[in-house]
Amino acid sequence: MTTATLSLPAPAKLNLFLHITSRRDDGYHNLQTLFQFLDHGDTLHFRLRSDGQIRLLTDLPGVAADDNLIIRAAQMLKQASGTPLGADIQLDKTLPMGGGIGGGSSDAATTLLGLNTLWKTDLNLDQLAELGIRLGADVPVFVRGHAAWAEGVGEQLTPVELDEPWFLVVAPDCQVSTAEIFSDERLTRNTSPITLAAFVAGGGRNDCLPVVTTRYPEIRNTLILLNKYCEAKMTGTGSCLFGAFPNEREADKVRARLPATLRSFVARGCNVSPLHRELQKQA
Ligand SMILES: C[C@@](CO)(OP(=O)(O)O)[C@H](O)COP(=O)(O)OP(=O)(O)OC[C@H]1O[C@@H](n2ccc(N)nc2=O)[C@H](O)[C@@H]1O
Ligand SMILES: Nc1ncnc2c1ncn2[C@@H]1O[C@H](COP(=O)(O)OP(=O)(O)O)[C@@H](O)[C@H]1O
Repeated sequence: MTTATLSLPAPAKLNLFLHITSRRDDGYHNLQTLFQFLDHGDTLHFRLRSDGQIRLLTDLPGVAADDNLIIRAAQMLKQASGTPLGADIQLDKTLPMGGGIGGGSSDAATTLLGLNTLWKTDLNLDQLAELGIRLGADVPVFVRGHAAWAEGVGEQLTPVELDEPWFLVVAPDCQVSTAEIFSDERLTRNTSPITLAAFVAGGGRNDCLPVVTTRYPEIRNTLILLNKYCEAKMTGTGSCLFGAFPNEREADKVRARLPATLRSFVARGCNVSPLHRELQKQA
């Protein structure tokens, strides 16, 4: 029997550190980062269509349907596989946008894996990751689904096993455009490459932080606030900030002390993406 519907998570990610090591000739930046997933994110619902149409039934404010990474991912897979099938897609959006927690990229990866299952198009993870990188530098790690040490523009991935602490994630009320931060002349772009062992021993920083906090006073102020309770870090190019805690209770305690107007959530760090766990459960 053909499965006609599928609901799947699109989890958030954190960059536990982010070093920029050089700028390439095409303007993109080589970086080093460590990606870990969170057990918190959007949910996508797919319904098979036999007429070949791909429709997104949920409006995302400020994003035209044709620009939505969900539609772009679906069309890309349809073209690459040659399937005559289509889909209706609904999105339950819970992740803040432009927050550096990868919501759009994760929605795209969930669409690639979800429709690959629903359409029975049978592309393997290498092929899906190759499609994904054309949509965004962060899409391949969500496609592969394992916490990873990343180099290049984020597509050279080495799976890693990390501690899985609880994180308090705070989202200052602003969206940061990744392109805007990478084009700021003040950005540090020459950090010496390090090894995973050096990061584990000595930690790392986020090279985007000085530029982001200069451009966005609300992020700087939230960082100062969060630093009163934990070692606060920024993920990606912001805006989200996070701190790690040994258990959920400690994270909740700090969350309770933050102003109610500040958007935040507590989630567990995961080395295996909740998307892949769900797909395995359904297999
Ligand atoms: C730097 C990271 C860390 O996770 O930032 P966040 O977006 O998560 O905050 C990501 O790799 C971002 O990935 P993603 O958000 O998919 O970026 P893309 O759409 O590919 O790129 C947006 C723009 O950012 C710049 N860009 C992006 C990635 C990179 N390694 N070098 C760049 O210079 C380019 O100008 C590009 O046009
Ligand atoms: N499905 C989607 N979800 C979120 N953003 C999307 C989506 N499709 C396209 N976008 C665009 O991508 C931008 C970056 O989105 P997002 O992935 O949430 O942030 P970040 O790259 O900072 O983690 C958004 O501001 C929006 O314009």
